[in-house]
Amino acid sequence: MWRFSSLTRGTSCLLPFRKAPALRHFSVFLVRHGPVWPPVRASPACLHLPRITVLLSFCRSFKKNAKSTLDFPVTPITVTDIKQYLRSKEIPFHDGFSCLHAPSFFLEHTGAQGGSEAAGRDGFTLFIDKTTGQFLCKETLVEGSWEDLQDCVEVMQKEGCSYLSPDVLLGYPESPEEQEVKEMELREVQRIWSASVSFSDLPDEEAQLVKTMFRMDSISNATLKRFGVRFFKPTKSLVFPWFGGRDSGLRGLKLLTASCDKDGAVSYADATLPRPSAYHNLFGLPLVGRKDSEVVLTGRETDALAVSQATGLPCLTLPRGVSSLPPVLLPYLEQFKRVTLWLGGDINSWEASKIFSRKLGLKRCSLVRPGEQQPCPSEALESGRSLSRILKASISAAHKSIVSFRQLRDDVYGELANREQVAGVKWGRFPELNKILKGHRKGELTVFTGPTGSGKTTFISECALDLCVQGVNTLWGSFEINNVRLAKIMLTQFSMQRLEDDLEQYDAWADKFEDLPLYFMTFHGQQNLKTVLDTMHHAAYLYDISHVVIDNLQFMMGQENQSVDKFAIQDHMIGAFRKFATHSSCHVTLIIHPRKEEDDKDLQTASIFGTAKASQEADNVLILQEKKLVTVPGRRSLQVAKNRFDGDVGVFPLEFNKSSLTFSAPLKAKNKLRKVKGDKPDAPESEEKPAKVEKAEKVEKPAKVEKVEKAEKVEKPAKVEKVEKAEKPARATKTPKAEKGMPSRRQGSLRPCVLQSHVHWELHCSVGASRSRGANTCPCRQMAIFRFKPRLIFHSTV
Ligand SMILES: Nc1ncnc2c1ncn2[C@@H]1O[C@H](COP(=O)(O)OP(=O)(O)OP(=O)(O)O)[C@@H](O)[C@H]1O
Repeated sequence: MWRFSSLTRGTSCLLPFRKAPALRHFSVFLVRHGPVWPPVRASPACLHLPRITVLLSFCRSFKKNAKSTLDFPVTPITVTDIKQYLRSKEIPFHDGFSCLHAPSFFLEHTGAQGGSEAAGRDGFTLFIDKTTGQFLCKETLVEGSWEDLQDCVEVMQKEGCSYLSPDVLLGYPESPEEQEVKEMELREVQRIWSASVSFSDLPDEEAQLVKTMFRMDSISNATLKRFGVRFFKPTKSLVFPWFGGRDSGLRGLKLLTASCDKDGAVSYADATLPRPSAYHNLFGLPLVGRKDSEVVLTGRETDALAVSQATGLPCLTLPRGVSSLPPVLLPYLEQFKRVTLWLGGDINSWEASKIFSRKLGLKRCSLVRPGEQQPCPSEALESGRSLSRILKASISAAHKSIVSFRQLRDDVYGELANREQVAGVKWGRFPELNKILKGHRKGELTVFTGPTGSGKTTFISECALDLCVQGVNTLWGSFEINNVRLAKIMLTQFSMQRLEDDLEQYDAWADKFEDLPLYFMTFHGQQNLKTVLDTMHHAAYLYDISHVVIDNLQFMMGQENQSVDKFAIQDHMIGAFRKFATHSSCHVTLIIHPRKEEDDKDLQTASIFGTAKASQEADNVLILQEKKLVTVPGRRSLQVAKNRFDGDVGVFPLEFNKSSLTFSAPLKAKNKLRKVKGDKPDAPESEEKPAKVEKAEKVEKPAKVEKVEKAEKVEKPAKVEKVEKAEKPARATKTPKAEKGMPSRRQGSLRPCVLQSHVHWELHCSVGASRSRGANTCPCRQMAIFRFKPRLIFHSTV
């Protein structure tokens, strides 16, 4: 498959982390995310065509422009624009579910300018995404942006031809370094694949053992063979292949590895080659027939095996499970009139299936609601349930404007039965925040304020990073500081160390950071609300963003608006972000400066700049309190002043670590959590009384604040120093080197395990020994580390 790497209009306002750093790293980005292999270059035959050279030079100059316009907002394309353009060029098309279908002008017999009606509906092989204009020719696998498509049409018209060679568009030329990385990855894919064995070649006993390990005892060898699943002995991993491209060759792999923790609990982790952002495999696609009109979408490959074996229905697995449905896959799903989403057996899968069904077209989608009787497909198969019956009971995704409780009762039950999941994603670095807010939930609006220069950006950056590491797809709108500075802060917080002191470590940390689902809007300073919202919508569509951070509202509004009714403008903006959060099932964190307050007074909800709209619309109000001290930096604490989810509010101290720029609370501080209004921190939820929000507002009365102030008075400079000495550095301040039992630096550099779910560290030593135990054992002594190539390390239980 060939990919044209210029950016689409909407995405020109978005920047993944990969593009932020220096050119050297930008080039690495292109290798990993640009044209996917096998590289398709302009064939010599194509270059001999004199007419085509016009397009080649045009495209090159266009790309140059695209790069330089990266920072400028552009109007997003709409489906009406696309249709109008196609009509104006007399290109026939018809409406699909998420794409427009048109005849491909990369195929000689169905040129856009002629005879496509004769080709009939099935002859329309060019798919144009209705939201982005991105196109794919399913026959030739040429794909590109809406601008590329217009370029092609313009050139065809100019040159009077009705057909273009599939090789006509060129991507960026690759540097030798890029080619080398790509070839190395491909070699690695081939090496692992050829060293893997099919299940029918494994001794029966071993095959059964492996199946048990991956909880797929009921999956037959025949099913595994049909899907091409193999077993890779050195890491005890299941290998799921990705076949595709014009030659249907092997393009990548996903490895699923099982490991046991100290308590014997089995956990699973997967790794892909190429890395996840370039891994666009709809697992099971080669088995789908052209005439199939029904499909089941699953979140895991083993689930696809279960559904296919039990029902015989075509079944596909989304490459990134419940975390996102990349629009680049949508053309491959256009042929299905009915799509059943059975992404797993928990609330997260349910939420994701509702979001994905909007992209796929609500009318054709039905969803399997998770529940005791409807676990994920592989579990359903193992427990002897009828998968066909579960699929039959799936419910339509189409929205109903008026519902009765009867339609809601299962949803209500789901919320009650899955309290922890409904509470949202828990912070790893801020347990106090979990205690008060319970978690980070989609669809909410958080307003965050704090005195000027108190560390709002620094704190929110760590908070958002914490979630992002756990798979929360995050979009940053930093209107105050530029993206390079912001990325630097986040990378420092991610690595928990001063990287400027150890630049050798930069690439290792940057490689891991690159894999986070983190994107930046390229805006800086004042920005038009519509442009920002368009970009947010676009990002939500492209990357399934579930957390947007706006830092900050005042900078986004700019000074120009200050002369008009600035409060009304701010209220309008807050209302728009609220609406976005609700409609897009996305959490929006809005940083708003406070009004000018007296230095010695704590901020309150009423201190947020503007009218009461901000605190009324917000689900959560967080205040970074700063106690101004003369001789040393003031102590910070975080106050949760509003919590619509369950009403709990409170305040806890923050300890700032200057070298890692982290605020993660020191261990002792955990005991210092104060629940305002006498809430017992550890009281069971059932004991908590309603109307907590009201309570929250009450604490902001002067009398209460005074009380808090009294408590803070003990923090005289001398004492603060003492406390700081007594409180051992929190987890946040520990670098890998500080871990007990770590091998020495001489043995190699240490990094957190590549598979996020592991708590172990990986040892990164110089050259690729095939396997070495002992010295290369994780400090926890649980894992042996096997090394395959400089960047990729697999773990396996000893
Ligand atoms: N608790 C702290 N103690 C000392 N320095 C801090 C603390 N928190 C942040 N800083 C430092 O203060 C500087 C300003 O921090 P930051 O930009 O996060 O503040 P801010 O509240 O977002 O500022 P602004 O009001 O301008 O938006 C940074 O250099 C940061 O490293």
